[in-house]
Amino acid sequence: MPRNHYTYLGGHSNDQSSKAGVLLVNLGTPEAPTARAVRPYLAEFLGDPRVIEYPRWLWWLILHGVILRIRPARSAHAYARIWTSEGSPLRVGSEKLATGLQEKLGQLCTEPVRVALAMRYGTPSVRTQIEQLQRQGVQRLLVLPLYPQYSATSTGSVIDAVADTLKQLRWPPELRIVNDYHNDEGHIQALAHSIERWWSKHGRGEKLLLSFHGIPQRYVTAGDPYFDQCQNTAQLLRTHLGLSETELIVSFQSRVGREPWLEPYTDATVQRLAKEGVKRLDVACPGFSVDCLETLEEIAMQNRDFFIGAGGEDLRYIPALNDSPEQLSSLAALILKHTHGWLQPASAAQAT
Ligand SMILES: C=CC1=C(C)c2cc3[nH]c(cc4nc(cc5[nH]c(cc1n2)c(C)c5CCC(=O)O)C(CCC(=O)O)=C4C)c(C)c3C=C
Ligand SMILES: [Fe+2]
Ligand SMILES: [Fe+2]
Repeated sequence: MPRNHYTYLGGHSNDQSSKAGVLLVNLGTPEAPTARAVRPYLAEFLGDPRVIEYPRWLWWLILHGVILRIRPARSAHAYARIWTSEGSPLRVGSEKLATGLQEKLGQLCTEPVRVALAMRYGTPSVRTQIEQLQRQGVQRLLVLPLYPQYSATSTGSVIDAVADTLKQLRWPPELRIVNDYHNDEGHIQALAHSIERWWSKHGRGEKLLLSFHGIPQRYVTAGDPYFDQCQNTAQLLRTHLGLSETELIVSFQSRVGREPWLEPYTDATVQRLAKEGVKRLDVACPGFSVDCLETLEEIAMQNRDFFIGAGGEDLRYIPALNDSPEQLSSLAALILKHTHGWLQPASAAQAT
């Protein structure tokens, strides 16, 4: 598109009652659990310079010459193990979360607020969804990446996609972005309550492992705050659940490639714990707002097998917050906090 050619989508009004919109953004997922559908998804994801910080031409050769020939079939096999009749758990869960939040905000606010869901990779894209919101009259936009901890590889990349979209618009909406909510009190309480609720149903294991998605150590050395934010979330959960550093342990999963990623690795940790005599291990993944391949397959299936193979009796995966009442309340509160001045809470409207 030529530099001086901007898109005008209309929908703006010049009165004071400009509409607010919330764009939830999750990672994205393939269209089907097949190598054919996984390949373009991986090509877009792993072609993102925020995700792989490597000399471009060298990475392009490795990605197209090696990785995209091997990994799609392997990933498709993993996706097939968790695929549901409704589709990919990440997509289904994220859509339910968006619907739930739309309803919840409708109860909490008098003015209409539109909630939309975009995927960073695949569809619906950040661009389509922002354009759609603008057509619906949204002049004030809150972007909420569904990643509690900030990483340049996840949240940073969402910010890129938002910026790329806005710079094409003739009249971009007023913009706010939630960078992270790793230490948000409501979010920590939601996590603590949901873990306690799960324990009251299933009993407690001997230890609680929090497994976060890993990133290369190199990125943290370069200034990515992700590691510290994961440790902060874990420490706040220790306080809320009354657990010590040996009772609540942190590890990092999903390593790709050969360079060192954040440690300790989840697979090595569950095996170590089993060898040390832990029989019942509980695992939660607070870095994932919605259950997906990385939790349902990698933790609840693969790492469960590793744990049992190393002498453990059972590894029990505690589900993500998904569209639980705890998640809906805490995210709605977070949205209200970040849209202050934009929305009028229902109670305040009644009072006037
Ligand atoms: C190779 C680099 C990767 C980095 C860096 C990375 C960071 C990162 N990822 C998430 C969240 C998710 N990742 C998911 C899948 C997934 N991640 C990578 C690679 C990196 N992630 C790959 C190749 C895949 C695809 C599956 C596979 O082939 O193994 C998912 C699940 C998607 C789904 O469809 O269910 C999520 C969610 C975060 C939060 C993060 C940085 C902190
Ligand atoms: Fe607290
Ligand atoms: Fe990932």
